[in-house]
Parts: sequence; C-alpha cells; structure tokens
Amino acid sequence: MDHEARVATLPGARFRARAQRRVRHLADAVLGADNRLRIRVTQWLITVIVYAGCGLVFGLAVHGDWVSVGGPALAWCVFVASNLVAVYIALRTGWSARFQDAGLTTVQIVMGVVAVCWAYVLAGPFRTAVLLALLLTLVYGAFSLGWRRIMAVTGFALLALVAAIVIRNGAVGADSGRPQVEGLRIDLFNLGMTTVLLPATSLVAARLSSLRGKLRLERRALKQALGEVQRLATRDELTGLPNRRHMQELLDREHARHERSPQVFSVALIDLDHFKRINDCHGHAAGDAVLRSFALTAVAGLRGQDVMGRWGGEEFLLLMPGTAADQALASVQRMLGKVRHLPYMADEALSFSAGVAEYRAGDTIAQLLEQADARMYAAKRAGRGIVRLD
Ligand SMILES: Nc1nc2c(ncn2[C@@H]2O[C@H](COP(=O)(O)OP(=O)(O)OP(=O)(O)O)[C@@H](O)[C@H]2O)c(=O)[nH]1
Repeated sequence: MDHEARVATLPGARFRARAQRRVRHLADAVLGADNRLRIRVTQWLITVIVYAGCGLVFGLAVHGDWVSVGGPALAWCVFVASNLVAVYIALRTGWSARFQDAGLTTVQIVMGVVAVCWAYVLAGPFRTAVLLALLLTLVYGAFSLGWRRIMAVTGFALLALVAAIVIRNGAVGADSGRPQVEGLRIDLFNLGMTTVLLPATSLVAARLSSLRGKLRLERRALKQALGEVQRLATRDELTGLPNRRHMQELLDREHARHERSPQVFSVALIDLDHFKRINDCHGHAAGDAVLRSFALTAVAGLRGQDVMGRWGGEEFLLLMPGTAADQALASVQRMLGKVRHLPYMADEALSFSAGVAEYRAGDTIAQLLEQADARMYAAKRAGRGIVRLD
C-alpha cells in the first residue's frame, strides 16, 4: 500500500473525508449544485447575514432601552424575513431563471430600500447610522445591474427616504403635539448628505458594473482567441488533420502509456504516389484539393481510436492504438482500396505507398518511425500502391 493510500485509511483522515462529504452535501442542498445558482444564492446569503448583523445591533439597543420601538419592530422583522424567504424560494427553485434579472437583484434592492427607510423611521436618535445600509444596498446592484437601472433604484431610494422623513416627523408631531425642530434638522441634514452621496455611490457602482461587463467580454474574446491559437498550433491548415507537432505529441503520449501499462500499438507512414505529376498536370490548386479529399476519405474509414495526421507534404502518419501489426496492415490496405476511387480522380487512380510498424518494447518512437519509413520506401521501390510490413 503506498503512502497516500495508507494516509487515507487512518481514522482521522476518514473522519475528515466524511465531514467534508457532509459539508459538500449540505452546501449542495442549500446553495444548489449549479454554479450560477450558487452565485445567486450565496449573494442572497450575504444579504441575510448583513440583515442579521444589523438586526443584532438594533436588538441590543432595544434591549438596553436606548431606543423604544414596540410593535412596529416586529412588523419590520416579519416583512424582512418573509421577503428573504420568498426570494430564496424563487432563486433556489429556479423560478427566477425565467427573468432577465435572474438573481432578482432589482427586487432585492427595492426590498432593501424599503426595509432601510422603515428602519430609519423606527431607529429614533440612531437613524443616521441606518443610512449606511442604504449605500450598501445600492452597491449591491453593481454586480449585475445596468447603468440605467442603478440610477432608477437610486431615485427610488431618495424618494423612499423623503417619505420616511415625512412619516417620522408626522408620527413625532402626533405624539408630542408639534413637530420637533431639532429632529427635523437632523432629518434634513441626512437627506442633503444622502442626496449627494447616494448618486455618487451609484455612479461608482455603475462604473464597476460596466467594468465587469467589459472584463467579461474581454475574457470571452480571449478564450475564443486561445481556442483558435490552440487549433492553429495543432492542426494542419490545408487538410484540417493534426499537424506533425501534434502527431509527435500523440506518439510520445502513446509511448508513455505503453511504459505504464504495456498495450500494443502500430503506426503507418503513408506517402501519395507520383504526387508531383498531379501538380504538374492539373496545377497546384488541384493538388491541394486531392490532398484534402484524400484526408477526408482516409479519416472517414478510421476506427474511433485511430488518428491520422499530416506528416509533411504528401506524407501522412497513422497512429493506431491497441492495434497489432497484422490488423494495422489490413486497415491501411482497406484505405488504399478506398482512395483509388476518389471522385475527381476518374482519369488516373490515386494510390499511396505505406510502411506499417508495430511498437516493440524498449524501442524509441524515432526507431519505430524509422522502421515504418524504411518499409514505405521499400514499397515505393517495389512498384508503389503497396503496403509493406517487412
Ligand atoms: N499541391 C500541393 N503539393 C504539395 C504540397 N506539399 C508537397 N507537394 C508536392 O508534392 C510533390 C512531391 O513530389 P515527390 O517528392 O517527387 O514525390 P512524388 O511525385 O509523390 O513521387 P513518389 O513519392 O516517389 O511517388 C512535390 O511536387 C511537392 O511540391 C501541398 O501542400 N500542396
């Protein structure tokens, strides 16, 4: 038993693995397994934690009789909790996915603004601190809302604050018989500061949002470019087959696999016969078309695990994993039979000469290729249109 396997069987390691599995299952159950859903629900979870933290501070103030709120505080809690539960159900069941704003960001911001402004009415002398939450609520939109929507919710937040101030002063006035000038001054000061700071925060948030959008587009373009670079680095442009470098990599990989667990594999070097004549008689473009057509026909007849690449010019290399020499020979002979009937070669049959070699344990890939090459040249000397295994 190797070191890793021994470690995995220790009681501590087993316990940790089981605990990790449980945490993973719990996370899947709460947040969902889908990556996008996870991001949305995690964002919602952060909101819950922020509400809980602010609620705790508020609760301590109420408990210490620093502020007296009474029944309306319970109504506020019920409002916030029911909204949070409704949003969670809408996200977690996938119901919200039908909307463009699948994370229900706008709904959550509007809900947050109402909750903050309501808390402003309830918080008495501590109401100024509550406004910090208004800024946070707007920043929340930066991650998914567009510029216009962020501005719209900012306007809504300012109107909601005006409404909260009117309601607060109305309530205080009703309690004491006349509006309290000192409290009203604080409210107007708060409103003034918020009118300046909230749009500024939203502007910063909107810039963040557009930067994120640009980054996302650039990342997508970069991914596409990388895919294209990879394709160009591994493919032959004319035939679309793997190029020589990629074939060399595949050979090395097959060799390494053989070293780990010996499994037979063979190669064939295939060289089209008298290709210069095709070019000379029909032109270079026709020669290109024949190369493409040959590649298509040859690949169409291959088995799933076989790979054919362009080795250079009119020479191709076929790698046949899990294939012994005699099967490889039969396979390449079948290919030779097929290419003789290429549609636009009616006036002259296309043929190739090929050398097949099976990998021998202990050999290098270069030795294997040399063997196939020598057999291919032997096939040429023997008259062309032949596949040789010796
Ligand atoms: N059209 C075209 N021709 C190519 C390409 N690559 C190599 N060739 C041509 O292939 C021909 C190969 O000629 P040779 O090496 O003399 O071989 P051959 O005429 O096939 O004769 P044997 O191999 O002896 O049967 C040359 O004329 C090259 O120009 C290509 O990408 N497109």
